[in-house]
Amino acid sequence: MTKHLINLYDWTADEIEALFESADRLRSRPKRERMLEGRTFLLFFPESSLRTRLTFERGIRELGGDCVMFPPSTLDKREELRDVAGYAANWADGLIVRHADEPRLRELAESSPIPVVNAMTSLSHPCEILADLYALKQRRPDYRNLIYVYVGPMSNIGRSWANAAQVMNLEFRHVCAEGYELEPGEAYPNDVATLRNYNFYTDIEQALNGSDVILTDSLPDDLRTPDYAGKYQVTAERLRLANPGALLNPCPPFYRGEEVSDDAIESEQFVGYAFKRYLLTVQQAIILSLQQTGKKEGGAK
Ligand SMILES: NC(=O)NCCC[C@H](N)C(=O)O
Repeated sequence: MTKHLINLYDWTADEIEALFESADRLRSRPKRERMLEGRTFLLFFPESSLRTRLTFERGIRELGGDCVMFPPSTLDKREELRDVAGYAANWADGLIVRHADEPRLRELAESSPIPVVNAMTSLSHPCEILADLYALKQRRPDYRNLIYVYVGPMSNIGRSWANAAQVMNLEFRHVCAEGYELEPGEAYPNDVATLRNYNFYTDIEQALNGSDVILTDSLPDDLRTPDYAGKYQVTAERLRLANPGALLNPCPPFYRGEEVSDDAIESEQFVGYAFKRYLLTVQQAIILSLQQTGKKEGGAK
């Protein structure tokens, strides 16, 4: 059966650990083999996309594969997605898609004979969080026993961290103003009440106290206010409440003076740039793992 990466909750902890082993193997080979020789990937990204697109494109080419670029609107035509995928499978080996509409991406995956990778929707961003977890594992082999705090209103990044917390059994704290709790079913198909590891806080000091990994995402317009910053901006002073060695990993693009202060970014706890170093390798590992499981068996009909 063709396997896809649409949301982290479709994968098991064992599959994620196996993915990390595959990333280790890739990094241990100074000269990458041309493991994707003869394979072509269709990449659907907006013009303005930077990091994810660059790392997918370079990662595929580094392994000998080819990429063809399309804007995401290519998937918004009247043609049914199963037909788009059915034809594409004649000439392509995978679809890597950034598209706001996650249900539509899932619909594409359900009928696609070739693997589909979610390169960000408005609900989730699994590749980014897998790369961050892998980076974290390099520094903290005990990464599954740490306390994670996501500061801010829920976003695709926040939800994917909540998904990762479920799948990997991580202790996950979410802090924001009242009313910003995860909604039932928003981050996981089951009711939020059944989320094993989700705890909502309104007091940032309390949430940061004793934590190990601090996460943020850029803020929506209505929260770019002095009032929000006063209550929830991650500052160097607030970071001192976290455990010694705690790491600050704001999701790019981050904005100093909004969700994070300048002194927090300048602090030794900031690991943002370093963490993204592994994005390319982890995305290569994702593609390779899906190529192994899926294939247009017997060709398209
Ligand atoms: N590096 C990235 O791929 N950036 C993620 C941006 C997340 C942000 N919440 C967004 O939806 O634009």
